[in-house]
Amino acid sequence: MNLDDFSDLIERPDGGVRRDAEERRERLTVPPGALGRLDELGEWLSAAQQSVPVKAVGQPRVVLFAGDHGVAELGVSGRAAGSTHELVRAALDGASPVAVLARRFSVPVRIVDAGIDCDPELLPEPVVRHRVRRGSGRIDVEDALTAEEAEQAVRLGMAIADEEADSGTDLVVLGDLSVGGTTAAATLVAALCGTDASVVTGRGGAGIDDLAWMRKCAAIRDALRRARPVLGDQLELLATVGGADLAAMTGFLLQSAVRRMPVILDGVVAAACALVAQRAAFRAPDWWLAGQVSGEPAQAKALDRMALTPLLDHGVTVGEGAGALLALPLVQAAAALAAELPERTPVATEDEDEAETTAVDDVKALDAT
Ligand SMILES: O=C(O)c1ccc[n+]([C@@H]2O[C@H](COP(=O)([O-])O)[C@@H](O)[C@H]2O)c1
Ligand SMILES: Cc1cc2nc[nH]c2cc1C
Repeated sequence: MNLDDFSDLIERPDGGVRRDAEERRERLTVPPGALGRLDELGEWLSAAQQSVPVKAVGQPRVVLFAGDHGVAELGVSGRAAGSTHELVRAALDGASPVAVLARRFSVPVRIVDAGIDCDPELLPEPVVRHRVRRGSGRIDVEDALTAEEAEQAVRLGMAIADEEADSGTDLVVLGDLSVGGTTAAATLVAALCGTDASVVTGRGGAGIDDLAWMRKCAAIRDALRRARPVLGDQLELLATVGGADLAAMTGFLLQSAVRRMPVILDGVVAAACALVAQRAAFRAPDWWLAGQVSGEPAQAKALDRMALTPLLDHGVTVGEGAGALLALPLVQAAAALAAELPERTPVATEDEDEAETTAVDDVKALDAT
């Protein structure tokens, strides 16, 4: 398997449709620019859907990839190593931010165990069914995955994307549940951007003190040394310093773009996977939105490289898809405005070619009668 093969399979959102959407926007009675970024959001969605007017986002879904990371044993996370199953449990029980928001917005949440380190009996079968391995390797000293596991994980993500697209999901909010995951994600971003560990090291999920930050920075520095020789091969990179959940998420992102299914990216893990996917298929980021600023410096770096501007910045640093889910109503609002605002009414004039008049002309026409 070579991720570069996706390059030929991923198309751009339809440029012609986008121009049609822009022209429709010009015919609305709302002044140009008065809807700010919601205009371009609606036009982007139109192009992704190949539809003017844009269709409502009616079947969105939260997809969370879950896995543990061996590197968490070093004390680089505010959570205990191997405790991802607790995050999963809280989400399933409706007791975490993403679960509360999903309930409020009536969006189903799908959790996919790619590499959680727990007894599979602890979690429901539909969640653990896809597990590639139990926890990913300690990336500062060993590979996260074997080559076979990396391929299996990517194929898992692709299969989930196909399942979603086939069942009519029209937009995915993509997040992670991954203790130690921000360390792996930061390593991928630093490796692909050629930057130093200190530039990408953040405070992660549960917030870490200065000593833990230094341990995290050192772990990323060591993992980066292991990443450099395999930079040319994205699958090998994921096996060396990624993890089962990150490889699955990368496969998910690539196949979602193949299937023309738009995705809102949540935090640094989704952003890092998106960057890996971009290296394989440069058109892929055209299918994604950045939901929000997650607070991790590596996220900002990755999004900047892909020219994606986060929709929101409210200091929500909890991860697990919650930040991106907050942006969903904004996307739905943009779609509703683009679809439902009326166009200026054409007024019959002597010259039928100029039947479409401006709002000002409408008023003049009324005055004249
Ligand atoms: O993605 C982010 O930027 C992000 C920021 C803060 C927290 N998180 C969440 O925290 C977990 C990973 O954090 P850590 O410190 O264990 O690497 C994982 O479950 C993420 O969803 C993620
Ligand atoms: C305008 C626009 C351009 C994009 N490119 C990739 N995702 C995008 C999302 C929007 C909204």
